[in-house]
Amino acid sequence: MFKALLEPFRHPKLNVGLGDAASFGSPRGRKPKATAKDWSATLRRIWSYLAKRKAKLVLVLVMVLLSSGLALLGPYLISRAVDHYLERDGGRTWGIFLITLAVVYLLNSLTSWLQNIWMIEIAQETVYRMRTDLFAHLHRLPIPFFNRRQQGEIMSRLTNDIENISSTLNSSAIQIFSSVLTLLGTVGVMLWLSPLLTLLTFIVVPLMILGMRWITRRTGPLFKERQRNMGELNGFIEETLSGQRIIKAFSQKERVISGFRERNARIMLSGYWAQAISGFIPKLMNGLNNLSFAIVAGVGGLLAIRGLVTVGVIIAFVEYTRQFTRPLNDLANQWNTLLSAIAGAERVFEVLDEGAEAKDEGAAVSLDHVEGTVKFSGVSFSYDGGADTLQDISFEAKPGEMIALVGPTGAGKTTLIGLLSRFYDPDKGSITLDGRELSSIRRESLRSHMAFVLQDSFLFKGTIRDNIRYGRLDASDGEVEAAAKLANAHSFIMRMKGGYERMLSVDGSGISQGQKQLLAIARAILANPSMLVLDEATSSIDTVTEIKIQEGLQALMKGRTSFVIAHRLGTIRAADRILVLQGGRLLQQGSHEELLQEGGLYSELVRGSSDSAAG
Ligand SMILES: Nc1ncnc2c1ncn2[C@@H]1O[C@H](COP(=O)(O)OP(=O)(O)OP(=O)(O)O)[C@@H](O)[C@H]1O
Repeated sequence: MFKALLEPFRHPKLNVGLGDAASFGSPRGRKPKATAKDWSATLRRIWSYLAKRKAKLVLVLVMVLLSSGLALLGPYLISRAVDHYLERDGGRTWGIFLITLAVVYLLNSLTSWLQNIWMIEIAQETVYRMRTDLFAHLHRLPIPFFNRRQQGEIMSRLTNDIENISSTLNSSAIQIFSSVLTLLGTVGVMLWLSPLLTLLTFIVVPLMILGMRWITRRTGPLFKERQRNMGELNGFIEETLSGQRIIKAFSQKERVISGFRERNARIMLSGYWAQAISGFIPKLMNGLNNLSFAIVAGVGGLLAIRGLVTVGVIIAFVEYTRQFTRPLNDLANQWNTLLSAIAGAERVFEVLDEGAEAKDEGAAVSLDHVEGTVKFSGVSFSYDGGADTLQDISFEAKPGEMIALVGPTGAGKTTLIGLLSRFYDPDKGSITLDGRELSSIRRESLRSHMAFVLQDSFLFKGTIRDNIRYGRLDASDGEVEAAAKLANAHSFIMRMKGGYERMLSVDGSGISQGQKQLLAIARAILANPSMLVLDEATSSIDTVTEIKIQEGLQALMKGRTSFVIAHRLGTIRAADRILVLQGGRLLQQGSHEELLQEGGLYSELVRGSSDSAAG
């Protein structure tokens, strides 16, 4: 029936175990493999986090030892009571026995409780450190990493995967350890009491081990795949939520929902198979447990009749047989959680292993002051080592100059800015700032002297004041307002309910595109950088706002070396130099008049834009 239920979602590639999901390290569709080597490496890394709380861990271990020991003592005491107190001493010391047994079980509960809360403390701290490391590392990763991945997929590692590790460390890890201990202890006591009965109990062990192995070999990759599917689904959700407007505008709702259904079905299938197969473990254990129970009871009874074992030993054995299979059962139950935690940890470590943005050179310096002379000499760059995206680019920008970048779409304007900001490094040639190679300047220092006003200026959830202050966190309220006035943003802010204290929702929805730009300009003015990058807005903004933005930009650019990615040629006539790019090559450079006289692509673009304006 379940199969029938899934049928509508089945995709030709949708065979469980043959993941079609996008993955980090592996190409789409590669079968996930979990080898013992991967696992031990992952466990070692988890251990490196746990080891930071060694002292507490030792305490936990002591508690585990005590509680396991006490758990073993119970049946032994009962056996002694049956054989000794009841048979030989006629029950006179029955009261003492009862009190001893009560103390043993009470202590057992106390030590279990202590081990539990201390382990939770260690687990929460460990997960806190992992999450912080992951987040901090994400912020050190180079831009190409983010170019290749969906945000939601990355988010999933910070949330789902870490959560899986957390729940395992909270309870399963210690339970597994305690189960192993109880198991070994039980076997030891059983051997001591009666090697023959122990051997009989063990008849089922090879079957248990074989069964467990068979099952976990199948479930390991499935759990890994489920985590990956979950990550993919999160990526899809994030993408479709942020692209809501486009989805609605192009009436793609049905397609998106069916895309979601397909991914969701993949999670359902991998989750179903992982749980269904691993859910068989406890059943198998139970069945085999009952079998060994029957063997011990039957054969033990025969042995007792012949006087080879006492009744007390048989009672203890029946209890130990249960105690022996209980940790095995627990192990089997915890196995699922452990498997999904290992799968989660692997995905967390995968990101942690991603190379961070190349470290600054050892001798790299921080700059206190920047004049703003930027020089590109014979710069070439390609994104993937293939054809050059930028080819042999040379130009110079003097302090305070406005440099406009023009050219058809895909010409390489954004890439050039990416090199200037050191999101990428050139393959050939050199870029200098005030005569210093960019690579010899610390990235953070370089970027602290730059400000960006982009087409889609990002605003955070917070007040308007906080959003402007993002440019310089120690700016006073007066400085924030002065920057807003220079940017021409003050008057619209004051007209809004709440003024500077008005809360903006996520990404500034609730204010217009033009107003967003004015806030971004105010933010950049407050940052007071020596260099500016402006990506001129292409979206249609009303003329009044556009004039305001232009005035704000003029105020912002004054005295700063500015790079303007210009989409409307009318606004760059005032540029000191215009760089005309096409297909990654710098075709022309000069002032508006010089370029017009020269003819070529620039005059064609100007003619084209005035034609379209006329049209
Ligand atoms: N992350 C990337 N990985 C690979 N190729 C890229 C990447 N970003 C851009 N490109 C390619 O590099 C070329 C230049 O792109 P770039 O974004 O610099 O152009 P642009 O002039 O800014 O275009 P537009 O005016 O449309 O913004 C294009 O062919 C583009 O497809």
